[in-house]
Amino acid sequence: MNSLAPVITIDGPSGSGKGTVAGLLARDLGWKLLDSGALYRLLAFNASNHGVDLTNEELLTKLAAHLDVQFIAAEPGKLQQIILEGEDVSNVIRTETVGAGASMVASLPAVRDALLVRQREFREAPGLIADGRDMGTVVFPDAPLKVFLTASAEERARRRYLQLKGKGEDVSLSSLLDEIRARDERDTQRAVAPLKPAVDAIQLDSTELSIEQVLQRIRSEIAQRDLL
Ligand SMILES: Nc1ncnc2c1ncn2[C@@H]1O[C@H](COP(=O)(O)OP(=O)(O)O)[C@@H](O)[C@H]1O
Ligand SMILES: Nc1ccn([C@H]2C[C@H](O)[C@@H](COP(=O)(O)OP(=O)(O)O)O2)c(=O)n1
Repeated sequence: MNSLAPVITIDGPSGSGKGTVAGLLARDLGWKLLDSGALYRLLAFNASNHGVDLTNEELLTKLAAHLDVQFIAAEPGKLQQIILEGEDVSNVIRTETVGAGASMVASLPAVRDALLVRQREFREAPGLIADGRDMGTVVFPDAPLKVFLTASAEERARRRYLQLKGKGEDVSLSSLLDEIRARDERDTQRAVAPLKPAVDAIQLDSTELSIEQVLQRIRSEIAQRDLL
């Protein structure tokens, strides 16, 4: 780990565009990428496969400490690959069911502790783009640029609907909106590392912005700092 490598954090609720924007920025800058939500998704997915209840803090913490996972950097135009216990799970962990499970295990303090060091190990030269819920508040509080990306719940549900439909999944817009609201509630109300903007975060509402416009805003924030 290089503790001096700069970090750009992108936090925000489900469907605000964090993952997309983080992936594109990491590719453009040639920086490392931490999709922290994937770690919570992997844990929920792995626990379900091993028959571990998603409220069993002790067992989940052990699983979290021993997650056998590899992140393989994206080739141009592709998403990064996520390998769990030797199997490519990049797609299967993206369902709303796994997302809801991730949000449940993420509310357990010992689980978050077990994943903290692992997340900080992603910090490497020349820099890291980290997306999640507590990247700017807890994991990388010294990050020189913190973005809090939001959008209305309706717009986020619409985006998720189009995304999942595009993958051929049979989804309903109204249940996605319900699920997004339930996840927002759990993620913002939990006692440990709740979803909230860091005091020094730039807040960006992407409801009316295209992905390119969001990227432009972030690039201009990067240009105002001595990060590259
Ligand atoms: N500003 C935007 N305008 C329109 N669609 C967007 C925007 N940002 C992201 N999307 C789309 O919304 C979906 C969810 O984005 P994603 O990056 O997965 O969000 P998050 O990581 O915050 O959950 C993706 O299909 C993505 O292409
Ligand atoms: N840093 C993080 C990242 C995710 N989580 C939890 C809370 C989220 O609802 C789930 C899933 O996160 P993920 O970023 O993959 O989900 P979305 O793509 O935003 O729908 O994990 C967290 O508590 N802390």
